[in-house]
Amino acid sequence: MRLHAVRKVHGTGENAVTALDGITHDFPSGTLTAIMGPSGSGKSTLLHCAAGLDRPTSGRVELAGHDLTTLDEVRLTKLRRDRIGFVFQAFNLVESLTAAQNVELPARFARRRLPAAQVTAALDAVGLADRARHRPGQLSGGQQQRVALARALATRPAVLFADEPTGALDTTTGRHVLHLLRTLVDQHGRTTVMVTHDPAAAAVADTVLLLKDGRLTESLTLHPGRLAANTATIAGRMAQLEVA
Ligand SMILES: Nc1ncnc2c1ncn2[C@@H]1O[C@H](COP(=O)(O)OP(=O)(O)OP(=O)(O)O)[C@@H](O)[C@H]1O
Repeated sequence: MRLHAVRKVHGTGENAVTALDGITHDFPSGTLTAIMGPSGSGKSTLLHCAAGLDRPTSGRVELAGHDLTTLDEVRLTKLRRDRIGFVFQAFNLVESLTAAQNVELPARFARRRLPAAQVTAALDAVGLADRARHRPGQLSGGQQQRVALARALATRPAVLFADEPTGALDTTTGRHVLHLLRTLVDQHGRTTVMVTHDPAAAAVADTVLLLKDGRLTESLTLHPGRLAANTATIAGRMAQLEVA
């Protein structure tokens, strides 16, 4: 995935807000990138533009060989469905369906059938093969987010987008989910982009992009596995950004 000179202005006239002010960045395949920055710095807008949920005002977004900014709505929807996975802070599982049915749901919406083996493999990858018949209400928060991860990955997307994936979880459970996310990136080479406010969450990434006022101020390369040192570095940079 590649962003080139992406600008996004929300609203018009006096109400216009420049949320992204010329973002250029390559996201190498098989890497985990965290996006951080103060409130209002443009993180969500960047994620939405990169994932084809929102259209940039100008610039290009290339994903899996397509320029998202030139696709019509029908093709964009198909690309999102087939090549992009999403995980949000709220797990967004359907309460009346089992874990396995939740994993199958996006494919059903697309009028496709996900082979049972692929559903099982997705649940197995997140360590929940034995919970396939459980409904969300019978699962812990961390388990529900793991089902959401399995659902996002079942279609083997080119890019996985995660928006505050541990925001609704306690610290320990959140760490488990992040560890799992890291493992999935490493084992399946799944390009992943995660927005987070938490330096300890961003510490599992390969790269942290720091945003301020819609601009990319720094791209930090982290040391794999050195979570405490990475967390301290990120927290320090964030503190500098907040006062700058
Ligand atoms: N739909 C919208 N209409 C008008 N302005 C918007 C809209 N969405 C976002 N903005 C503005 O664009 C800027 C960037 O917002 P964005 O939500 O991307 O920031 P963020 O870094 O994700 O913030 P937070 O950490 O608080 O979630 C902010 O000034 C925000 O007020």
